[in-house]
Amino acid sequence: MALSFSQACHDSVAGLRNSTRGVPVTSRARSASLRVCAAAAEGTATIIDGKMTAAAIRKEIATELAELKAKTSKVPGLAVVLVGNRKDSETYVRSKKKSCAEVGIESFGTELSDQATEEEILKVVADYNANPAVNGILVQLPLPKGINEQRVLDAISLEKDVDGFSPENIGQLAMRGRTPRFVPCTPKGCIELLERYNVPIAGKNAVVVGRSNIVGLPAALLLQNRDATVTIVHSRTKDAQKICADADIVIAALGKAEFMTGDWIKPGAAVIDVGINAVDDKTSPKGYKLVGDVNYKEASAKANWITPVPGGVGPMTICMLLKNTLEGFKQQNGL
Ligand SMILES: NC(=O)C1=CN([C@@H]2O[C@H](COP(=O)(O)OP(=O)(O)OC[C@H]3O[C@@H](n4cnc5c(N)ncnc54)[C@H](OP(=O)(O)O)[C@@H]3O)[C@@H](O)[C@H]2O)C=CC1
Ligand SMILES: Nc1nc(=O)c2c([nH]1)NC[C@@H]1CN(c3ccc(C(=O)N[C@@H](CCC(=O)O)C(=O)O)cc3)C=[N+]21
Ligand SMILES: [Mg+2]
Repeated sequence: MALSFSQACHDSVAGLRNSTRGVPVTSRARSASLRVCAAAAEGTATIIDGKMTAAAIRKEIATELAELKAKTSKVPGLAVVLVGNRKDSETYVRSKKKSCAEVGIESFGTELSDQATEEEILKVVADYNANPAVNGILVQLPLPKGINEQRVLDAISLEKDVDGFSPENIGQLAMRGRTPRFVPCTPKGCIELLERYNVPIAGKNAVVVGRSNIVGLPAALLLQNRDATVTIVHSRTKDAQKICADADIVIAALGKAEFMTGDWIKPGAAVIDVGINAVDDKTSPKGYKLVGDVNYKEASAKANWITPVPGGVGPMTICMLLKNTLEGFKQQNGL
């Protein structure tokens, strides 16, 4: 065990030195990583810092955007459609607007009551489809009961589908040799974290827990595209724990608080925890705290890399949305 940890530390520090694209190249991060490696010998994982990585990527986006603005006198626009008054959705939408402002994306937003009809929602989407200042459209999910989610999502024009949820887009993602217009934000953020922390993917066993259209399925496709050997585990899978315990990379997206305990994790694995679950916490002023789908304490004692919740995949999702909006702007303006 000690040997494999020290080998991993060596690899990871070498990777940082060679890295040309990521956050971890700064000397501060490098020395932080060396400190982390000292801890790893005692069985503590390198914490994959999604908050810091997202902040660094936002800088990259802001720089590119400023250059394009100087050239075209235009800025990208993102429209977010929020229906109803779910507290969590309101939080995400606020956070998206704030991030847009930070990088220089113009945000558009429409908020409808939970009584809105499907036709009203479709009208909002149609107006954004027709608005040339809007390069990306996101309809916040879930929509209120009684609304046909699929019908609303299908109304978003393919050019502006920055969530990347359309069947056309998922099809492109699944087929070899094809390039999707937009890679779905959460899975794209997971891969970006693995790559920026130099976690090897090709030839590794990767297990994705969950098969939703928005997280599990596209995450599995992205890993497969990077030559991992991918297994998808879902609620009907037999021996899910045993399958996970053989994984070099685990992406957890099942939506159950701290469900995956230490015995689900292979020593030395990379654990990407997508889950966002609110659990009661009397000691917090809000009365709740957020936890992932993985038992962080137990898993971090076995893994070599792990994402925290909060501060892991969540901030990356929003950051990838900004990136996709910039991408859409470039595509739509022939840049
Ligand atoms: N950090 C972020 O940016 C984001 C976080 N999330 C979070 O990620 C989690 C997953 O979200 P989402 O994909 O939308 O969830 P869904 O509820 O749509 O899908 C959950 C998946 O997990 C599977 N599953 C459920 N229980 C088990 C189990 N015991 N063992 C194995 N598989 C199981 C389900 O199987 P089956 O198909 O058989 O029902 C399903 O495929 C949630 O916590 C959500 O809040 C979501 C989006 C973005
Ligand atoms: N059309 C659509 N696209 C989405 O991408 C989409 C969606 N609908 N519906 C809901 C899920 C969930 N999701 C999150 C985004 C950011 C955080 C995030 O930033 N989380 C912070 C904590 C935020 C907090 O404190 O509440 C963190 O993990 O650090 C979490 C979850 C996007 N989703
Ligand atoms: Mg769902």
